[in-house]
Amino acid sequence: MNHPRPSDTGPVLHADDVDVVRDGTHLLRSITLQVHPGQHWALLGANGAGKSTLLSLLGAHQHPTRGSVDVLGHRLGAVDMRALRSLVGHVNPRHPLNSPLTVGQVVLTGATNTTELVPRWQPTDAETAHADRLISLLGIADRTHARWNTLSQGERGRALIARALMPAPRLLLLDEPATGLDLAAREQLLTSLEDLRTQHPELATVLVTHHLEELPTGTTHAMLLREGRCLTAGPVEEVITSDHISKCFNHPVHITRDHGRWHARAR
Ligand SMILES: Nc1ncnc2c1ncn2[C@@H]1O[C@H](COP(=O)(O)OP(=O)(O)OP(=O)(O)O)[C@@H](O)[C@H]1O
Repeated sequence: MNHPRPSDTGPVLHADDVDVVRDGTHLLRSITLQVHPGQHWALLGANGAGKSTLLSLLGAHQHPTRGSVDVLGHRLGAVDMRALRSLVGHVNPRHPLNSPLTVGQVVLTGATNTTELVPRWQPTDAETAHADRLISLLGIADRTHARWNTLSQGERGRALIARALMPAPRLLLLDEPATGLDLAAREQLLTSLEDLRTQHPELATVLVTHHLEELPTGTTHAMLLREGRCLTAGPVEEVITSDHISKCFNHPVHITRDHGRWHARAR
């Protein structure tokens, strides 16, 4: 097995004609997706459409049953998956942290790719400075010394994005980052994501959601999934239309876009 290094050229992600079958059930069928540096993809679909399954392939957590997936230029199946995972920023809102680390410490665990602080590990001055920069970028500098168990869900979400960015990944995967956030927290999170994209123009992101209102304005591309199949994919203005979204969610909706954000209401 090769020990992977991030490839500097070519697409960040390339899934080619991928099927995933588990326990005899097709979870994904014939999915093809290419993500390039600087692109910001949304994966949209109803409950059970296959979004998390696709994200788990892109984050090197699962192999496809058929077809190929290249993550940062490395083919799943021909590379050490654990090492490859460490090159990808993955934000999981169900982060399994149990100890009362501070925001600063949680973000530093991104450098070791662990949930807890590694005993006897000491961050370098450069790592500490990088963590502080990311905490500021995500707008939670005033919470640096606050403990995880005292944070609001919105603050936790932003701390986890800062944590995922510690190894300066070229790819950031966001699994429903706005779930459970109130209006203000959701808007703060989206502003943080927009700032992040402006400050790191080469970063590619893939964001999973059910809700169009949770898409940041910088979203460039979208894929709509329905029952494990791709309904349509491509530039966001071509994909997010009333017709496509109605088909995707099997319900007639009317989509509007205002100041770069999307809204859906039943027709
Ligand atoms: N190991 C498995 N074996 C069989 N079916 C599975 C397995 N894992 C997931 N599924 C099913 O695959 C389908 C797709 O699941 P997935 O979690 O990818 O959907 P999703 O679009 O992320 O849904 P949600 O929006 O509800 O999170 C679901 O019907 C789920 O029950």
